[in-house]
Amino acid sequence: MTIGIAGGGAFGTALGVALARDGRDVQVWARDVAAVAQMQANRANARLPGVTLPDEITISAVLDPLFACDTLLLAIPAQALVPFLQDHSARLAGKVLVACCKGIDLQRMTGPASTIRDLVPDAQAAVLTGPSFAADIARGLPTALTIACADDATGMMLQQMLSTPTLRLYRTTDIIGAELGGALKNVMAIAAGVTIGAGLGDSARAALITRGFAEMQRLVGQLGGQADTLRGLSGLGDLVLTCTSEQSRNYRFGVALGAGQAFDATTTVEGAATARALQQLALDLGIDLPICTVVADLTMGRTDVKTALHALLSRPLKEE
Ligand SMILES: NC(=O)C1=CN([C@@H]2O[C@H](COP(=O)(O)OP(=O)(O)OC[C@H]3O[C@@H](n4cnc5c(N)ncnc54)[C@H](OP(=O)(O)O)[C@@H]3O)[C@@H](O)[C@H]2O)C=CC1
Ligand SMILES: O=C(CO)COP(=O)(O)O
Repeated sequence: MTIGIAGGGAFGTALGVALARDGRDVQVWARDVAAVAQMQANRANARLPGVTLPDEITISAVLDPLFACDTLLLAIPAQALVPFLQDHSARLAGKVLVACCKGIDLQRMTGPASTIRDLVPDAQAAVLTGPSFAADIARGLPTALTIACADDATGMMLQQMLSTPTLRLYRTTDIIGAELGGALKNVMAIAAGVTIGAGLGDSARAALITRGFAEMQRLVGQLGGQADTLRGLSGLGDLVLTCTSEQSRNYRFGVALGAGQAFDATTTVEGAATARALQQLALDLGIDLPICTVVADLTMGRTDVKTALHALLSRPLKEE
């Protein structure tokens, strides 16, 4: 059975490499014809320097081979998921669709699995999330992820299909907790980066991560996710990784923001749009999400670091 991967960026390619190295046939689709030709010719992806693509990976800019697969990993950015699903809903019906992106859609205010369920109701939706940098996966470094699927039998099938000796999948049926953990940790990583970029120190970052986790718990509880899920790989695990590593694009974006420096606009930074979605969701639901709100305002240029910091530090003192 061939595993289909939509998206030839860092993560889609890294997953393909790990699976192919363990003997699976992998079909990658990427939209950029020139980039696909280059990947085919060089057996490499510029977004994963130093990694050779195994022979078991086939890459194409044509969609037909992708849609011939029964299980598809959707490794395109969160804001690209809706148009992709809308454009291809008929050909995606009946398939197992594993969202590999981390974010909340700005228009629909839904996480990736909920978006799949809404737009392709005949598909089985799952989420692959948790602490993992594409470069680490592609290098074969040990990595543990969460596979979330409401149908546990499908979840078990995916757990077997997508685990390798170095890529270890844990399973949950709490798809809401898993997708929200992945989306929210990117926003917190931007905020953690801001604290460091602005020179506020490691203690401030630790406080930020902890209060960010409290914010994550509040929202996940309200939206029907489980606290246990958030304490696992998809929540705490990914929060810690992304808020403390220079490998994270969200964190590096935050550092640049805090230091008042420019950042490459072509880099995928999921937390920026997700912060805006969460700011709106907080208003709609009447939930207090102060860090998400500040990150949304900062990334939109509606406030500066000094004012944002003051807004967070001048909140009423309360019990932890
Ligand atoms: N990189 C990582 O370490 C990890 C990433 N993730 C998640 O994976 C998702 C993808 O990230 P990543 O692969 O790193 O990002 P990249 O920027 O490396 O790649 C994104 C890929 O998506 C494609 N793409 C963008 N927009 C569209 C669209 N509208 N239709 C079709 N394809 C599109 C890009 O194509 P093009 O080049 O033509 O723009 C590119 O192939 C994100 O949600 C991220 O949070 C999760 C865990 C780890
Ligand atoms: O999700 C990731 C690690 O788990 C990757 O984080 P960035 O998108 O911030 O690079």
